[in-house]
Amino acid sequence: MGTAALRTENLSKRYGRLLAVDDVTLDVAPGEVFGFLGPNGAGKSTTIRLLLGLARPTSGRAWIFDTDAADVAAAHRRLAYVPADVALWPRLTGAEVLDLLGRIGPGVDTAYRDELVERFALDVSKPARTYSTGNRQKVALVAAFATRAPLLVLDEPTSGLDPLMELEFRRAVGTARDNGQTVFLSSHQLVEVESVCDRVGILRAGKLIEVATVAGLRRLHRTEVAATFTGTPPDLTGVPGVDALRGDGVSALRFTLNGPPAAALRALADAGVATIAVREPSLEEIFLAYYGGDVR
Ligand SMILES: Nc1ncnc2c1ncn2[C@@H]1O[C@H](COP(=O)(O)OP(=O)(O)OP(=O)(O)O)[C@@H](O)[C@H]1O
Repeated sequence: MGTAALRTENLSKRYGRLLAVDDVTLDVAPGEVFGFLGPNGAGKSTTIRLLLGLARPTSGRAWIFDTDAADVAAAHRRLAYVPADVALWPRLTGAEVLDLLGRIGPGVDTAYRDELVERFALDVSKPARTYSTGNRQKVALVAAFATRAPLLVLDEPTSGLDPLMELEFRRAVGTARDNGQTVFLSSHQLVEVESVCDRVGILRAGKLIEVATVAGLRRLHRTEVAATFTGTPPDLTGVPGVDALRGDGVSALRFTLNGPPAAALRALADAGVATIAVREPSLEEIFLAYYGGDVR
């Protein structure tokens, strides 16, 4: 295996009695789009701050490609970062901010930057102090996507964007992927994560409790089945993998299915199934199953 674009090894950060990041070991491959999920306070931003050298780990290490994250000057030559709360220089215009960010970063594709300014409908002639939260976020995103940085680290990148701009964001992530750039993004927007990420990591109370592809996550979880029958629905009690059975008492049955479906399908076929609908859980349902309303 080659060098990971981003790597942590037993990374921990303690704030007093609180272990904000707890022994996180993670590899993100070059070219991957990785989603970092977790409820408020799970430790996503702290992990990102450790990766960026903005905070020092209590223990463990982090690397950006082959550079120790603590070597900030070297590590930041390979990355562009969009923080959750974008602060800009208030007196500079959007265009001046983009110019400045371009000059301190690892090189800019100015034609693509101009295209992104159009697509994100940014008026770059105005001073940054007049920008809304969403517009400040757009400036930072345009600056990051226009760089040639091999790694883009985006903390809650679409929290201030409207749905149209979210679509532009997804397009820009797709272009970054096509260019071979690695994208590491933290998010609460599960639909977005589902649509752009190759893999996701799920953080809970500072611990990385799952790392999987979105499809893999779904496989780990129950499938919802709804069936109707020409006659009386069968009794599927005790059929391997079948759970949470509920019927309408007439001709329909719903249940969840875990593991191989053969036994349940055989039972349905034998009972004269008329229609069958199989639904995979959404990332939101999976997410709720992990947290069950619990935050930290
Ligand atoms: N500088 C700090 N001093 C003390 N505690 C901190 C500090 N920074 C973060 N924390 C705590 O660490 C925990 C993790 O916070 P963090 O901001 O990393 O979570 P998050 O997953 O990014 O949450 P959100 O989705 O709300 O942004 C929280 O309980 C937070 O209060």
